[in-house]
Amino acid sequence: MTQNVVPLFKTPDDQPAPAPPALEPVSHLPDPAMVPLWLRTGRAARAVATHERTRAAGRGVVRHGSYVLGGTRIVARRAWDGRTAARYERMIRAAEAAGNYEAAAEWEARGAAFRAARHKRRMDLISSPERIAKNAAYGTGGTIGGLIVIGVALAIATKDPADVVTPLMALVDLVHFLVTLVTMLWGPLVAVGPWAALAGVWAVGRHRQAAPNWALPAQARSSEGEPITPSIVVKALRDLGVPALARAIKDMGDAGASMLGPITIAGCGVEVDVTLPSGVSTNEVQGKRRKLAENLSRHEHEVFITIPAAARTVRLWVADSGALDEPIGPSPLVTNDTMTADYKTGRAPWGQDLRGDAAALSLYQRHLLVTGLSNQGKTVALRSLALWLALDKSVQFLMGDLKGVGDWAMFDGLAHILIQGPTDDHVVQVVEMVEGAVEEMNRRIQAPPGTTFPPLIVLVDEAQVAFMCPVKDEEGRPYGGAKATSRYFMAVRKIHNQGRAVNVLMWQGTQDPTNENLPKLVREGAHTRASLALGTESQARMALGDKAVDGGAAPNLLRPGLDRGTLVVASDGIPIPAGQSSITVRTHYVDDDAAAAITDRAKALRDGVTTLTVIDHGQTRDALADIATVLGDTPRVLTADVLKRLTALDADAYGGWTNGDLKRVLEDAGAEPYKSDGRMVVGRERVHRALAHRDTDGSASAEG
Ligand SMILES: Nc1ncnc2c1ncn2[C@@H]1O[C@H](COP(=O)(O)OP(=O)(O)OP(=O)(O)O)[C@@H](O)[C@H]1O
Repeated sequence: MTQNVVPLFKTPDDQPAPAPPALEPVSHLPDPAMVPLWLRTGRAARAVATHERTRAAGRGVVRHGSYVLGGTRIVARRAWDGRTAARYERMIRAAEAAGNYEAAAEWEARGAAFRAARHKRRMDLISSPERIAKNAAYGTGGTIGGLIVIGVALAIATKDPADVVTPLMALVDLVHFLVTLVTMLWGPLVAVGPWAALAGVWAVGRHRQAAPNWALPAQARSSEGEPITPSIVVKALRDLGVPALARAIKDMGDAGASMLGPITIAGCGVEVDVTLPSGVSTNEVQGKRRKLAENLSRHEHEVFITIPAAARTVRLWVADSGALDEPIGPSPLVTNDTMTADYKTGRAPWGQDLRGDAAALSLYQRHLLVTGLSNQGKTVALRSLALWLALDKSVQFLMGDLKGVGDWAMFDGLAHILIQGPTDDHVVQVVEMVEGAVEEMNRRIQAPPGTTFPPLIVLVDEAQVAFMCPVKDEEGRPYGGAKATSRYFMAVRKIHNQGRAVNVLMWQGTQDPTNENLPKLVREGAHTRASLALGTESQARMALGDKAVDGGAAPNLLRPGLDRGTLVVASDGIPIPAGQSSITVRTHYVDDDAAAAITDRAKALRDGVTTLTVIDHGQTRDALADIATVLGDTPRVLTADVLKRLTALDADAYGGWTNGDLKRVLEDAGAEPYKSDGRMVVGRERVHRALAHRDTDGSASAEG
């Protein structure tokens, strides 16, 4: 306790002051004198040797030494190549290693021509000393004679005979001067010459970076984003880990680049075709995408390997580093507000392919499936297609959005049905909507041959919700699932099987596919399959099919979050380069506001559509009111069109209606159809008047 008391007064003089605590010697620090000299020297030497400055100096020495050695080797090789047939031999070996015997024969012929020309030059050389001596004698004699003639002329002019030899003496003086000059310069030339030669080979070595990679300067060592050159591609292929390929490239020596076609700029990257040596299969290279990308100093997603039509060839597309992370421009749907669409002949502007060319998709008679992980842009991608198609006013939409947060709300007033919501009730509604489309399809199939039908797009977004729905109807049939009794599954399958020819088309957007939430038969029923980023290759196979994935399609290699809006598309509705099974499309982003502006334009093209947001099956319908609904704002509508619209509104109630049924209801109400321009029409004015005045006993109702 007493140690904790702080005295507030001075220690009295008679008491001794407490002794300061004794300091213990620090014993854990070794006495420097105790460390042996050899250990201290070793440590110091290591510190000096591993110091960054020493290492940089060491690297510099090795680098510049290697430049000189490498440069000498390169210059010597060039000289050797220029004087001998080595180049031809090398090319022949390369062509043989690549299995290209035609090229080998061509190089052999060139080599033979080179040898023949060299032989001729050597034979000429044997007979040349005599010729040279003769020419020298003639030349010297001629020159002396000429100078004497000039001297004679000079002597006559000056009347001094000594001038005869004046020009000759001038020549002698010139020779003397030159000899003196060379004597003077010889010393410095001998001293400087070797250094100049050394500088020359150093410069060649430096230009070709002829030093080990670790000794190169930092910026040369980092190959991040370096441009793609033939030697880089060949080196990347050599180091791919395909033994037969590495062997063949080694056998080719410096001529490995003969495997490559020209490297061409393709969009935000470059493209090159590689003809593989015999014994190497294209899928061996395709299977090593990541390694190839890393060998080319790129990320995996920046390299695409496809198989073009030419045999034993792979096509590499290599993005400029980071270029795929740049956004693409806005959609023409947004920038061009006069754009219209044509379901049959047009193509929806969807985005850009990797080469930077516009990617547009034909939607004519194609069922569609867009898949991807959550939040990658599936709804936006699917919606862009619907937005474009809505600009063809003949197209009708039945829509079910089983997320229901308003992504499709702008289609209210444009789609004939729009169900939005995630609950089982919404699934039931969507299933009934799709079954209604099946009825319509059957009606169309039974129509007289040659009848044309307006396109009816049955669109279900977040379709996995429907497949996973556990609810059963009163007869015990499940709405979800993938059994023969499953209502959604069977309705979709029916449309897949028979809808195309009568323009009843199924479009589905689904998330994170599995066998349960996207059954195999449904996946395979779609003509156009597109996928955003996915988790695994097996999901990629579900989304796009085995054929596309075996041909190089790899949505599982897209980066979730970073590659939003980038789709891998397998379809015959989009131009795909020959030999490829899929194409990667970076889609334009059309946000909700832009989408609403486009649907406003699409609504302006139409007569005014009343969108149903619930489906009332089995209820008595008010036929006259329904007729008024389908007439919209149009003063006169052809009776045939009224029938079609009624069917779209409720296929159960009106699918079987004939012209007679329509006429009966209208006549009963006092709003009978009449002829306009020779064709039977229903007048909006008359129907509304009849509605206003009709009896209250429900005489205009039809059985549901
Ligand atoms: N083409 C695109 N380009 C860039 N970003 C996009 C693109 N499309 C969508 N995105 C971004 O991705 C987000 C999600 O888009 P979207 O709602 O279409 O995804 P989703 O896959 O349908 O999501 P969910 O999992 O909810 O079904 C958007 O809010 C937008 O930020």
